[in-house]
Amino acid sequence: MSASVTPANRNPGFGILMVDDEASFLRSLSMVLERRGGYNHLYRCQDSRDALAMIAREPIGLVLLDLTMPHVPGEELLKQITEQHPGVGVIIISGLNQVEKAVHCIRLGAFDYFVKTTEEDRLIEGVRRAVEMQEMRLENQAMRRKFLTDTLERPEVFSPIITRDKGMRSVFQYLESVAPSGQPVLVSGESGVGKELIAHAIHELSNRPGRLVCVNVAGLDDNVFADTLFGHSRGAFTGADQARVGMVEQAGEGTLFLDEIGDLSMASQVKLLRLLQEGEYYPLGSDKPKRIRARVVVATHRDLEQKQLAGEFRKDLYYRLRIHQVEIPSLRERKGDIPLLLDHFLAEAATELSKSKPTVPKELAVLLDNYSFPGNVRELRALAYDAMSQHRTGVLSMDSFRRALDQNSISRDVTSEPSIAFFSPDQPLPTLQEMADMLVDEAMRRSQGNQSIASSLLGISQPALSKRLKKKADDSSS
Ligand SMILES: Nc1ncnc2c1ncn2[C@@H]1O[C@H](COP(=O)(O)OP(=O)(O)OP(=O)(O)O)[C@@H](O)[C@H]1O
Repeated sequence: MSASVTPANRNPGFGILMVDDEASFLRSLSMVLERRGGYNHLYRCQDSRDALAMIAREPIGLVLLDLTMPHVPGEELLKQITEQHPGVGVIIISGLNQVEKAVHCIRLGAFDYFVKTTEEDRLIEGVRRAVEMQEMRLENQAMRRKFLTDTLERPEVFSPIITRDKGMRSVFQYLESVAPSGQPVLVSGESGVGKELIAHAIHELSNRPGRLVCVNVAGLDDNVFADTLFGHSRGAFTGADQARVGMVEQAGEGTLFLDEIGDLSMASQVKLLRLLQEGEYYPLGSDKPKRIRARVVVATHRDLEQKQLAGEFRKDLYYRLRIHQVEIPSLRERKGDIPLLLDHFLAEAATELSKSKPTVPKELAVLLDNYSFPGNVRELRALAYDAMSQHRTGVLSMDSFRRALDQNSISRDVTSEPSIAFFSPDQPLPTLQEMADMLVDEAMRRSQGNQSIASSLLGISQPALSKRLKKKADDSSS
């Protein structure tokens, strides 16, 4: 392995061992894997008797194995590898006249085979497939280990993400498992759930030497997309007085985070697919290809599967992106996080505004617990900052929360579809009075008996609610 390859920039995370008695073939195979595949975590073995010891010593995950070798022939070595190292994948590289034997090797457990004269494209595609399978297998193993022990190896990486939710913890465990892989990660979830924070965590976990470069691709037309990502050479178009490096190059060996990927135009989707598949791109106006060294992380609040089925998102790109996928739960699916986040944002806002942290009324937790937070954590953060900007001393006023939540409930009512089937067509309708009583009961239950909050939920004043409750109590006692 070359000295410039460090644990952080190894690609793939496990080693690829090439075993062949011909030094010249080992050299040319290494070159193809490096130049065409972008792989740098390579080991060569020219004496088949040393292969098993190398597999035991080095972190080998995939072996490219010649069939015809002195000492231990390839077929024999394959048997020993599958027996002693069942987790290591093997691809057979055979001569033209050995296809039958190569097929037999597949039955013995080899992943695939290629004849030595196979054109480079097919060979690289086969190795890529094997690498992806192997990465997924290793990640599954790591996931299983983590779930069984319920541990995080690097909890400090997640410290900016305030949560005590089990689902979020599983997301963190999953991210730790996929962090060493060079494959893309698709982060999905509603707007404001913290997808960008997750992208930062993925970058930190990966230990990659380069930067994290974030690009919001929503609304970029195809030319701007290509220019932003790939850069241009001087004179590439009118006004291009200077060459400019694109975001892909700025990310170096780090992470390129493409946000709002669900809004990418069809033309730009083709460019992104080519970048991920070939690992190569051309700056505008240049005919010299460059290689991407960064890992790609993408995020979207849209349902990509749905978009793909509707023909608005390329299927091949979708499959390429979702090799590793995490869904960040919405805030209403992890309501236990609301008090924690509120406390965090109030403290943050207090520091920023040079105020002392207020006492939070108990009713506020109940009020927020009953709200659906369409804007998720971003919305809660904005509410906390707004309340703090108006706060003077002592107990935090709930007014700004009430106002914002009422406002949101109204706009939600206006825009939402009146499609929910509340009533079964074969049942008699309840009377208005019965319905009103049911609503009042539900609001009182949700507000844990707090009339001020229940009245907000019902959209009536507190005295009006109080009057209704009194009447209800009188009716039932008479
Ligand atoms: N768990 C969390 N802990 C602390 N802050 C959070 C958390 N989740 C989100 N935030 C904060 O909420 C705001 C929105 O988060 P972020 O931009 O990561 O959301 P997003 O999912 O990427 O949104 P969009 O889809 O609109 O791009 C940011 O200020 C972020 O710091």
